[in-house]
Amino acid sequence: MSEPAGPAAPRHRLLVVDDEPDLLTLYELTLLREGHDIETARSLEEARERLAADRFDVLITDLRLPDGSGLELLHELEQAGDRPEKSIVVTAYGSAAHAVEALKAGAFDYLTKPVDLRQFRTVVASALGRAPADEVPALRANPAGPRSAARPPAPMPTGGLPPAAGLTVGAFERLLGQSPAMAAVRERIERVARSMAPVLVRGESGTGKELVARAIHERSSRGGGPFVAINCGAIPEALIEAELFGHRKGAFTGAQEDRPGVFQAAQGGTLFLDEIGELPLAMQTRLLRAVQERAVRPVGATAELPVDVRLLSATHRDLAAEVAAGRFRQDLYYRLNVIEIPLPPLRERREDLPLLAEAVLRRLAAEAGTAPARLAPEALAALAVQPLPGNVRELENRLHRALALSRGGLLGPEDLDLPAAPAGGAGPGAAADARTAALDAPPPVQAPPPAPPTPEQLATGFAALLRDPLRLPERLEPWLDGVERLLLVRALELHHGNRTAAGVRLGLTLRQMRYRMARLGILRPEDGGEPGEPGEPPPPGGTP
Ligand SMILES: Nc1ncnc2c1ncn2[C@@H]1O[C@H](COP(=O)(O)OP(=O)(O)OP(=O)(O)O)[C@@H](O)[C@H]1O
Repeated sequence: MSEPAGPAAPRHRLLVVDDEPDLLTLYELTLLREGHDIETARSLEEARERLAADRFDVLITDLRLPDGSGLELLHELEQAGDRPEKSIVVTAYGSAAHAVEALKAGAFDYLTKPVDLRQFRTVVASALGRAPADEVPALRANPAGPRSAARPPAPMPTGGLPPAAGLTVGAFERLLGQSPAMAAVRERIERVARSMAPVLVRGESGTGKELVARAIHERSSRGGGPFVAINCGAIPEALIEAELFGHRKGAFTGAQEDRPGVFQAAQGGTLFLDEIGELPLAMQTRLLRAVQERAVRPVGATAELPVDVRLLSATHRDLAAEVAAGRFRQDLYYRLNVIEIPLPPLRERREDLPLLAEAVLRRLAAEAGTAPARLAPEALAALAVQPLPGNVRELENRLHRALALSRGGLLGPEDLDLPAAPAGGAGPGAAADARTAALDAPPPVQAPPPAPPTPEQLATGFAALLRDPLRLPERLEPWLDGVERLLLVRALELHHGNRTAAGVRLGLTLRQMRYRMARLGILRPEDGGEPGEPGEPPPPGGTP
């Protein structure tokens, strides 16, 4: 939500440093019109004098000054340790290298000459945590969305311990672990949250990359804005452009109305591009352009829309190697990877296991409204020698499953379904094995269908299959049907039951959707037997 500028908005003090008098006047006038108090300086020396005499909210400095580099000011402010200024660097060279250098030196953001005044105002406003005075409301994705513009008060840091019950828990506080590796991650999050620098979070699946991205967002001055996450590996190639940049009505079959993409949805906030390494090369080019221009052009549109978005991305791949192999654009890599946060796998920080396990069991108990179960020391010891390739998510799934299969209370190693445990055969664990097998094989989907597997059951069963190289489903068909059903239902839910749109999303025609839904017995809520789709256009070419 935009904070209105004008008499009610607080006045901010800004220091602008540039040796070109005309530019200085232009910046000054622009900022005065925004209602700020401005001081100017034409050299490093003058800037140092102003900074010694006063404190500012924002320092805007040219990179090249007659007596040195504007970066020196950034370093000096950083070294002082207690300065409030956020720095914006203006570079005449437009090269990514200078911008990257500035961001690494702690700049909140950078601008390239010739400076676009609208962009200038947006960046300054963003550093001040407010919207420019005459922000066009339509450009903001959630003008009156559920999130408030004010950053919620940051909960007390917990040092990686679970926060006390009853507190609103942010992502930073949920990020548990007292290992040195996790302490380093937390320290980096705090540091990068202060700037606009793009961050690449690198780590294996389930190590907490998204949690880290959320923590950066929440701790940043954009924390009151939207956080939008998109998994670049999960979108069909044909739809990526529209997902990222939006589309205009009629831009392609199925585009029944204008739709914003994730860039617009993240306006004023943070866009998290998960699995960035999966983005096809052609899309990498478009993404690079959007990042450089800070503007996007929706599919089917003629004009570009400015966007004010901080980019965070994540990958489980070695992106440098992908660059070397020609699968990832080097220029985009440098743009996104200004700061990197590596997340170590759980097997390299096993000391975090007890804390994580306890927190997961407490959360699951709170969700179920029961007393938390405990992990027997032998169970913890057994877990600690596992490779845990799925990391924290695998731990969560194992504990979830163990709780479902055990009687609660104390969980032993036998409850954890660890690969070393003997599979099958009659014996003390046979009952649990039988229940495990039931989860692994989704029930048949043909009539008479008992309740189809829930997404959680499927996910748990699927995870178990992937985890254990010796395990196979008893019958392949029901498995595949179960997965297909899950994806169809998900697509239908995402598109409010509209089969055409869901089909487009899955690369299927309406006819194929109908066939598959009928085969799997999927009914939409409004299907009282005879499907009728409100708002669905007649299928192209007449009959489906
Ligand atoms: N350090 C941690 N403390 C507490 N919970 C964590 C931690 N790391 C991860 N988790 C939890 O593990 C699960 C997976 O985390 P997340 O989705 O952030 O991982 P990811 O690396 O983005 O996974 P993927 O690569 O598969 O998308 C989430 O439920 C998250 O809350």
